[in-house]
Amino acid sequence: MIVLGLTGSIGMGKSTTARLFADEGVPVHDADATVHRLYAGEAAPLIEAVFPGVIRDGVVDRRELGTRVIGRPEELAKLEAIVHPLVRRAEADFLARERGGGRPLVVLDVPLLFETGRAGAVDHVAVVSAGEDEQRRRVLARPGMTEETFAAVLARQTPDAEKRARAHSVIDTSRGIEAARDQVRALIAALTHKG
Ligand SMILES: CC(C)(COP(=O)(O)OP(=O)(O)OC[C@H]1O[C@@H](n2cnc3c(N)ncnc32)[C@H](O)[C@@H]1O)[C@@H](O)C(=O)NCCC(=O)NCCS
Ligand SMILES: Nc1ncnc2c1ncn2[C@@H]1O[C@H](COP(=O)(O)OP(=O)(O)OP(=O)(O)O)[C@@H](O)[C@H]1O
Repeated sequence: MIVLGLTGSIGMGKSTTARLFADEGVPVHDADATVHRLYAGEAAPLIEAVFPGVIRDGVVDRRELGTRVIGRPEELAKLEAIVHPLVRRAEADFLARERGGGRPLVVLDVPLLFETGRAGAVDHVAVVSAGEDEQRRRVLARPGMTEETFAAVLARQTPDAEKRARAHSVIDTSRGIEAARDQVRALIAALTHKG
């Protein structure tokens, strides 16, 4: 079973591309979705203990948490120390389940694959990119996003050019969904020796 690590910087199209793999029947583990689940469950009391007042109706309020950690590296590090081990456990459980399933290929969607030093822990690294101008347009179009927040997130991420240089393959999302789908299909075929 080949484990493909799918990654990419903010707004480059990683979640959209992960769905394209799922559309092709490839099992995908989504780290962001795991974080959402954890914030409504077992991580909530752990986070409240370090960041009092961030829970609303039993669930971590991401907007509020974001104001406490984005642009504050020491605070973000405290959050990551809680969240990342739980996400890794969920990924390990996913891989253990899939290893018995006979699938040729699975995807780990990991936003911080390079930043957390895990690019060497997967068989193939695919980086999603759209170029920095398109990235900026997409991110600044999000409600509530500011130049300052964008800059603070980027400062915590390995630069896109470095990600592309270190990846085994690059998926370009700047040319629309169908062009990205073609690239995903070609990559699946290449990795599973089909087509
Ligand atoms: C700070 C939080 C609350 C903001 O939530 P929000 O819903 O507004 O944004 P979202 O999660 O969609 O992230 C937006 C962008 O920031 C990036 N980002 C998120 N966390 C981090 C981080 N720790 N380091 C660098 N970039 C990050 C994401 O990759 C994405 O590109 C949230 O990102 C969070 O809880 N982060 C810590 C957990 C984490 O590291 N998650 C990402 C990998 S699993
Ligand atoms: N192949 C594509 N063609 C056109 N638009 C795309 C493509 N992929 C993604 N987009 C658009 O880019 C934006 C960001 O995509 P997406 O949410 O998948 O990015 P992301 O990298 O997961 O973001 P983040 O890291 O911030 O969570 C969305 O508006 C999405 O519709």
